[in-house]
Amino acid sequence: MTTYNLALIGFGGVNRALAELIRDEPQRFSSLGFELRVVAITDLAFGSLVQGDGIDLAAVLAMPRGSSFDGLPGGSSDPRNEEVIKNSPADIVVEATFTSPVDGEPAVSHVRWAIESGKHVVTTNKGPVALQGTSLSKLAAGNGVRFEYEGAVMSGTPVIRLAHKMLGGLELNAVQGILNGTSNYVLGRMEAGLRLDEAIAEAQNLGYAEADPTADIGGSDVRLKVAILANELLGATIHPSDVHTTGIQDITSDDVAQALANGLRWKLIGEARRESDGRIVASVQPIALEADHPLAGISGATNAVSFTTDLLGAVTVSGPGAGRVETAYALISDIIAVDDFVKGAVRA
Ligand SMILES: NC(=O)c1ccc[n+]([C@@H]2O[C@H](COP(=O)([O-])OP(=O)(O)OC[C@H]3O[C@@H](n4cnc5c(N)ncnc54)[C@H](O)[C@@H]3O)[C@@H](O)[C@H]2O)c1
Ligand SMILES: N[C@@H](CCO)C(=O)O
Repeated sequence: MTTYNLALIGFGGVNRALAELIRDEPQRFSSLGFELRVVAITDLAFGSLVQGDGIDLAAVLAMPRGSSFDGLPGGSSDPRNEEVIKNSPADIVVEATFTSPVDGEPAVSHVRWAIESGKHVVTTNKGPVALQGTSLSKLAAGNGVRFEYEGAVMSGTPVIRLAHKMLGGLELNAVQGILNGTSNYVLGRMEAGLRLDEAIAEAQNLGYAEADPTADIGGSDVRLKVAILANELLGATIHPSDVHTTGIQDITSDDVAQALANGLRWKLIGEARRESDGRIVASVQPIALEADHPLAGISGATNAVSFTTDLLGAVTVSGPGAGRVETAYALISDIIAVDDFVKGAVRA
């Protein structure tokens, strides 16, 4: 059985959920033909920990936030990301630190250090993918390793790989969808009578929101996802700043109630479309949808994306768009892709 050594960069909601699955459900991985061993963890709150024989996950998961890895063998109170990424005995670096919608840092550097030291990278962080995806993928190919990021769009719901693998023979001309779990959850809770701030607090407790939830509410999270989908699936070369973006911050409880009374539902819609002259235009904006619109019924943290194709018309995928365990699954699907690459396998 192959064993992959993992370095977890960021030990927040998503990477902790992955660590819990590795601790509690080893059979899930052995049935896939490999086992996972965590040999390094870094986090701003805890510092860094490197133990080549495998970290005792039950012990570190039991450590309260505010405690430090300092004092443990291989532990330090500093995150020491660069040293850990470059020098730990990891095969796969699992990047799940904060997303920066501005320059993608420090995650871009984390990914680059990993690739340049011959390690595969799996990440749920949208920043490096939206802002440096093409150059990092090229760097990975040149170094003979994989850079996988299924969780950057729609959490664990397969979108990027599914479109590449299953829609490959089609011409894709547009993608449109609900691509942020927090804002969709918040709009639904406002329909139920909560204030915007109360609904955001609930989404934070449920692990849906970004560390700074203005990214969810102001639309910059969806802007990154639209740029990723446009570049990956429509062959565009757009920067997130090319995506005209309006969030839901100005939608009031009255707007929501008024819309409901008129049979409409406010949704934050991200879209990228190929124009007849070949240009890709992309936007993020709140739209009050008619109740019979296919996206009007997408509720809670569920997301949906509709691909406009030449031979099939609209093909729509929906599923969880946020959540700790749901996003940890995206990392598992990326690790499966790494395993396929390492073994030269094509999984059915
Ligand atoms: N939670 C979700 O539903 C979800 C879904 C898809 C994608 N994502 C993305 O996955 C990533 C992780 O999400 P999360 O929910 O676990 O976030 P989180 O805020 O719970 O955890 C992030 C962790 O990273 C640590 N961190 C931040 N900067 C660091 C640095 N420079 N070095 C070391 N540690 C650092 C923080 O201390 C924190 O513990 C984010 O980029 C997020 O956008 C999250
Ligand atoms: N904060 C994001 C996480 C998934 O990218 C959301 O709510 O959709």
